[in-house]
Amino acid sequence: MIRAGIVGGTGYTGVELLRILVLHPQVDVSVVTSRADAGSRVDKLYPSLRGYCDLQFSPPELEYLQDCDVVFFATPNGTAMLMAEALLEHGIKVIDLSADFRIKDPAEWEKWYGMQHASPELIDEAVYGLPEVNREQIKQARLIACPGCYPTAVQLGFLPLLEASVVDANGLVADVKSGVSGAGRKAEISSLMSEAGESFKAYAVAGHRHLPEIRQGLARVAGNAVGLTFVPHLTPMIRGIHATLYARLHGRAADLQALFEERYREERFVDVLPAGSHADTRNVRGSNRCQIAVHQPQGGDTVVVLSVIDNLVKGASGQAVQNMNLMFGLAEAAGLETVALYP
Ligand SMILES: NC(=O)C1=CN([C@@H]2O[C@H](COP(=O)(O)OP(=O)(O)OC[C@H]3O[C@@H](n4cnc5c(N)ncnc54)[C@H](OP(=O)(O)O)[C@@H]3O)[C@@H](O)[C@H]2O)C=CC1
Ligand SMILES: CC(=O)N[C@@H](CCC(=O)OP(=O)(O)O)C(=O)O
Repeated sequence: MIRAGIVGGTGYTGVELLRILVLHPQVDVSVVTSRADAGSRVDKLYPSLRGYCDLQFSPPELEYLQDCDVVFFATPNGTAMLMAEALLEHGIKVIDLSADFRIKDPAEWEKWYGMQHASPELIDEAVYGLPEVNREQIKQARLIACPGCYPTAVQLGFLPLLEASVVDANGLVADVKSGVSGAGRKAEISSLMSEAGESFKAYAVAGHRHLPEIRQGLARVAGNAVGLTFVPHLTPMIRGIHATLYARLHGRAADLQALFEERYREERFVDVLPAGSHADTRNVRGSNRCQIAVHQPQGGDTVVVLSVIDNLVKGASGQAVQNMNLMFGLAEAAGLETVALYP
């Protein structure tokens, strides 16, 4: 059995990792950390885990984690970069759900994240954990930088168009909506039901920290820098990301439906919907799937892609487990086979 540790087990992505890993046939969760709840039982805070997890929360310190085979960081940005090196030195693989190792240029990372990087020497080694792009590198990796939730939905939606060079990569638009769990479990006025409920708004139009991450990923597949306008929105739902993506076709379009179906034919966790469909976040809630629909309205030169994920699963913890499966040579879908909750 693989011994897994979770740093940050009381947050939304931490408890989602627990939900998946306690049922994973090849994993034994051996440590879950929290500073605030150290010493109390995990199933006291999360009674849904009664009978599945007998652990108490431990402090997030090396002495508690050193017998793990893999450690997940479900912590705020700026945490994993302080502990990753020590864990790697102990032969422990690290899967970071935060943004610490996602951006390859440390100066760019420091600009967007407003802090000094504590382990810049590890950035090169970190593999960006989007299996649909980097599967072979992930299999060899010791350190994974899991993509952000917005970047996962946006990159999977644009990928087939950029790989096939059928759109103008300078004029990409990503209009993306997130549920409130994307902001995490910490108390914040903007996440209160009375603030976010019955309302809908864009934010960070001038520049969101996922912009450089998405640009970096798309530039890799396009082979050149891309021009991207990315506008995130907050919607009054709990889970889910809905990305509406726009791009201008170069000339007469190929069969876009066939292009997407072919690109994702072998991908267990990307589902291209039948032509004319409208992707709906409820159909991926609780599952590790990205569902995609591709449209060319009125046969014009604009392609519209609809891409939906559950931010806590394919956008975070499910994708992290998909990466772990690849790193340990397990079946890629182990522990992840589940159908979305409906309604
Ligand atoms: N929510 C989402 O949809 C997504 C989140 N992410 C990323 O995943 C990470 C976790 O997000 P989320 O679960 O929402 O966050 P939460 O705020 O819900 O949880 C954060 C967790 O980290 C622990 N923690 C906080 N500070 C530290 C620290 N300095 N050292 C050790 N542990 C700490 C907290 O427990 P305690 O304070 O008790 O130690 C808590 O368990 C973030 O980097 C986020 O950006 C990525 C994709 C999607
Ligand atoms: C709705 C909401 O607030 N979303 C968060 C992003 C989600 C997230 O957790 O960021 P990472 O994927 O980089 O870890 C935000 O905009 O700050």
